[in-house]
Amino acid sequence: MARLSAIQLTSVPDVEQNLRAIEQQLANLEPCQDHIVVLPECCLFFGGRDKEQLMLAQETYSTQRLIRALAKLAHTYQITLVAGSIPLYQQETNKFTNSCCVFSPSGEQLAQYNKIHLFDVEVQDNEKHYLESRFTQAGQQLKTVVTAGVTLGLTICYDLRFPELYRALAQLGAQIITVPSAFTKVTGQAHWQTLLRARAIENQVYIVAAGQTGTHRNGRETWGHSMIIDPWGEIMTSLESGQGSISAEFDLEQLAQVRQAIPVAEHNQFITKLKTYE
Ligand SMILES: O=C(O)CNC(=O)[C@H](CS)NC(=O)CCC(=O)C(=O)O
Repeated sequence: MARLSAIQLTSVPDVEQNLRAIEQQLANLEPCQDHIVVLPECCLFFGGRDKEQLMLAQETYSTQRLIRALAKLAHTYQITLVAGSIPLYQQETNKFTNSCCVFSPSGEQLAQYNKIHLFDVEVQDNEKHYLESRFTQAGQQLKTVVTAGVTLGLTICYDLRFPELYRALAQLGAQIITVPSAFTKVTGQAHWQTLLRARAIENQVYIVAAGQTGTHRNGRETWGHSMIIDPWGEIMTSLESGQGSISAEFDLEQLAQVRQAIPVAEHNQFITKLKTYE
């Protein structure tokens, strides 16, 4: 049975430093079979100016380097690595996609999910206006990936507020939904845990949420509180603040029991067809 881990980071605008921080956390994890490890959103570059992220993405060489470095970590530590997100340049729009890349234990890239919902909102914090769409291009495709004997559904951060996406991933067979994030401290305090538990309960899936935490180079504060939640909505483990990792076991029997006892997928009268995505 698979083991699930989430790594919590205070990432900086320096790829090498972030890689070292990630490797340090991976080295601390107990080696095991079928290990799925989730990193936060923007795990290789965060807390600088948005423009710097675009510049990083524009260098073909650096994009290849980012992907190779993540693939190598998956291979070295023999894990499925759900590499939170990195910026991937898109020539047509001169923007990047905020992309979650998944690597197998043999270092092969299994999937890429581009964040669908962009964070263009007002928040009562130092930053006040978030305009992710300024340099980011929205994704348009749902992504599930089969690895370590389970089906993962991929989402990123602000996607968490859109239950339809989670429902669609569950309909596509997701048993675990990953939520790499950089939630703001203000909105995280108000909504993070409630939204995560709701998505787990209503879709009867495991949720693995890995967050950025603390104060970043540009003064931005993120909420942390990484957590792994079971299909009953129970928080199995969580990490309030600071860098570190949490782990829990995926239990297929519990998943089946919850789904059998309360068969919401069968009872649902409002299932929408997923034709546009198939
Ligand atoms: O821009 C970057 O550098 C990386 N991307 C992020 O930090 C993104 C977009 S600004 N953050 C979120 O989606 C927070 C969502 C959130 O906090 C909420 O839904 O309340």
